[in-house]
Amino acid sequence: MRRKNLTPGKDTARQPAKTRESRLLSPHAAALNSPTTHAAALLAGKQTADQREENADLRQATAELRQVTADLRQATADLRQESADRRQEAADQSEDAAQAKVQPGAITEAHLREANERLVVATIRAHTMTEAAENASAEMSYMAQHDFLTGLPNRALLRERLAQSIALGQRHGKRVALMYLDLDHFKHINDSLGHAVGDQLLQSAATRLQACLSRRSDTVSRQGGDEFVVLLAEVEAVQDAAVTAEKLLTVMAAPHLIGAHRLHVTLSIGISLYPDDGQDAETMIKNADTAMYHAKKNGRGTYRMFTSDMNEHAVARRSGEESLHQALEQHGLVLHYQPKVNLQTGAITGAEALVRLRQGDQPLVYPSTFVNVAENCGLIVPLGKWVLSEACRQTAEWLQAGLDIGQIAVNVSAVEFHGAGFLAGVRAVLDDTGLAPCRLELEMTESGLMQDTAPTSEILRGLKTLGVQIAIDDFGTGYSSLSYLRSFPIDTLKIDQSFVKDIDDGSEEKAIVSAIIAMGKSLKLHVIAEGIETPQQLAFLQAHHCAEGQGYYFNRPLPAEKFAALLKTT
Ligand SMILES: Nc1nc2c(ncn2[C@@H]2O[C@H](COP(=O)(O)OP(=O)(O)OP(=O)(O)O)[C@@H](O)[C@H]2O)c(=O)[nH]1
Repeated sequence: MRRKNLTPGKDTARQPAKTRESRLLSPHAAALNSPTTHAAALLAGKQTADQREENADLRQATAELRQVTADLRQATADLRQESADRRQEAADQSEDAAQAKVQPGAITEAHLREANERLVVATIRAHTMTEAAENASAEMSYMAQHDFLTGLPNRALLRERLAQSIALGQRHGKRVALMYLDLDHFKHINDSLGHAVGDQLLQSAATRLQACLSRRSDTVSRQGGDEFVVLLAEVEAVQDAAVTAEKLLTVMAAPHLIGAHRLHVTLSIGISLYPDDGQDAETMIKNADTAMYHAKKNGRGTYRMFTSDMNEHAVARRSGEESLHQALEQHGLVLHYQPKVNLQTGAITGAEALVRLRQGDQPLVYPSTFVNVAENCGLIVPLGKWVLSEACRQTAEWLQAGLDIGQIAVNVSAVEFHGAGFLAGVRAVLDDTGLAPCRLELEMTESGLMQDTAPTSEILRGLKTLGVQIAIDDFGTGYSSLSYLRSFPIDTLKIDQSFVKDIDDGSEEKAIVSAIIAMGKSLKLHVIAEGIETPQQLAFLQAHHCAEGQGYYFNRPLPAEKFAALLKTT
């Protein structure tokens, strides 16, 4: 905490007169050209509005702000010193003049007047400098506690006010509510319209949040990025926080008019209460963040009150994230290969690479346990890259050793597929490993492909130009839309194992499976059945001329050496 101020709320005493939050927040332009940011630009000599627009990297901005603060501190100290020196200098001169006066003939009245005038001028200058130093100091402490983009209180000030609210709540037996807010899919706005528009949207969001709160004791702060925290310092009942959350969701949902754009954005909100969910600022912030994560998981555009079982999930999630980090850094990942088989001849036609996580002597961990974690903590891209390059490297090695594996299939998540540089990454892996592109098949789910269909088409076409094959995984469980089958350059349909599993006893599943096989045939697509476990399932698929299959009936996924041994014997 940087300042001691025991009055929570939007008190004006702690802010320089020209730079109050309300003035910073009104129109967007005001935030961009606010006196505070202007003063910062003048004082720093470099933080101009243009630069800020270009520089959306919060860490960079924070570093610059720290530098400005340090410079201002130095300038203030220098000014104070200079002011003291001048006062001393003037006083010395005045004393010299007085002494000269007592030596007869050494001084005239003119000398005395001149010395006095110089003393007055020096005193005025000293006052001016002191005032400038005080203004700079007030400006500096305001900047240390406020967000440069929106003018809202920043993380430090929020923590200070929260701690004060908790102390007051404790004294008066009152509740305090903390709401952690995160804009949904804000990254898309930045990516599609640029950071300048993203910045204006953040300002617009800040203005609306601020306008929603009527009590002086409430605080809206920006934590950084697209995250805001609302502090309700005087909450009578738990329901009050829920009502405010509903209000914030509604207010945010109206279109934001940014330049020529009408932007729609929703919020995910997590709420924690004092004393119910935390006794200190740290715990309340952590728990509100955890509840916000659950709001995201529950479809976004909604709020969740913190519950203690969320913590168990959070602990499990954090430990999952840690294991995954470690596995990526310390070679803790391994690939297993499940053979794909020609259902008429029984010959191996390829394999699907499936990732496993090794944790000491423990049994291997399956992707169903950690892929979600990887997606949520941003590790899915490095994880996917590792799987792709290891599968290609191993396949190239087998081919060089004379083992004809056929094609290697690798799963690709929607996050990876739509991430920057996916196509270039695939090309680089093929170049590095020397694997012929026609040996690689990328498997994507329908839902992954259906996000942003225009860019999807472009990436798929790029992959086809490279010579890579494309398969739709879990076919039948998603959109199963005929139009995308026609418009996307797809090679293979993989019938989801849930249909194959129920072939034995469900007539509906039989109908679905045979329909997919027939449709695949007429669209000239390759069809593979997943999850074959029984001779009856195999017989049904053979009878309907399904070309290929995979499943425990043939083989479980095998470690590389066992798969190589299997290839040698067939
Ligand atoms: N324009 C702008 N963008 C920022 C600023 N600070 C951070 N960001 C971006 O804000 C985005 C935050 O994205 P996330 O919250 O991780 O993801 P999201 O797209 O909102 O998705 P969900 O939170 O999962 O709904 C990132 O792309 C950051 O680069 C800023 O000051 N200005």
